[in-house]
Amino acid sequence: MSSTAAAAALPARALTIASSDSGGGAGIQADLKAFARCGVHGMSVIVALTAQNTTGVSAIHECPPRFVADQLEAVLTDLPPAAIKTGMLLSAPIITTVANHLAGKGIPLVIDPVMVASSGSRLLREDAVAALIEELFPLATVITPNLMEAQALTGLGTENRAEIAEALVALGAPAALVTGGHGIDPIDHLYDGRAHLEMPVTRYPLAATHGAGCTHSATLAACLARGMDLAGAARTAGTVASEAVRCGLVGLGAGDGPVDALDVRRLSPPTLTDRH
Ligand SMILES: Nc1ncnc2c1ncn2[C@@H]1O[C@H](COP(=O)(O)OP(=O)(O)OP(=O)(O)O)[C@@H](O)[C@H]1O
Ligand SMILES: Cc1ncc(COP(=O)(O)O)c(N)n1
Repeated sequence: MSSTAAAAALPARALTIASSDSGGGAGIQADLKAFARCGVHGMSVIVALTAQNTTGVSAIHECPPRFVADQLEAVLTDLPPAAIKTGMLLSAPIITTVANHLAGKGIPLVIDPVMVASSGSRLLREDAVAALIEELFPLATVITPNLMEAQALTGLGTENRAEIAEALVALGAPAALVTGGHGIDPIDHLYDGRAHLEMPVTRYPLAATHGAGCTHSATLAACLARGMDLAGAARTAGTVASEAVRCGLVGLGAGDGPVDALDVRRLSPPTLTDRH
């Protein structure tokens, strides 16, 4: 195959800028699984490490912002991604570093404003919320908070996702998708500043939702990287996240089990032959 033909066959590239979950359920680990599920090459800029399992987060180690910048430069100069997602960003200095590197690049950007883990730990410092809104939201293609994050960001107590999504867009994000895992209505709600789109999702009553939001936002970025429009990418993200819960690993640890976008129970190592 000529090098041009080989290059044409290469997968789209997507980047996650987020934090590690040592338990493999959420964060970078969930994002890379979702990227693989969608057939894109996944890259990762890790901004913090969590000591975490299915029962909670016991410690957080922040990367120096200079090292976050080094990772961003390494990826952006050699492997420019076709889309990016951000997840747990932890601190204002990290957010500023990320914003400085993404400003003016015009790369589709999905921001999952991860604030609190489903197990209860704070994953975005209180004093970093303003930086997230002021520095990163204007660079986004879409932001994807869950219902509680959307309420915290807007100060609204309602469960009316249309009203909250409009308030999020008023905060400076071009589009907002309030996800449907919590609250009464199992609906992912997208508002792009002009039109509202309600996407019903199948909610499974399973104790394996750890990483559902990460899987959702990573899938959305992967679909944008593959050239889908925002509404199509959002629908696919809801479907992949819901399926990842259906395939979730209930009972893997003592707490809420991880979702599984790759349905690893279907997979096994290839059989070795004499030649190997
Ligand atoms: N029990 C469930 N069954 C099926 N799909 C689910 C379930 N829980 C969450 N999802 C899907 O996963 C996606 C993310 O959902 P959710 O609103 O729960 O976010 P989260 O995991 O709390 O996210 P975040 O990363 O923003 O903190 C949504 O599309 C949602 O419908
Ligand atoms: C590193 C990291 N990133 C994101 C989440 C949120 O995921 P969840 O809401 O399922 O706990 C998490 N717990 N850990």
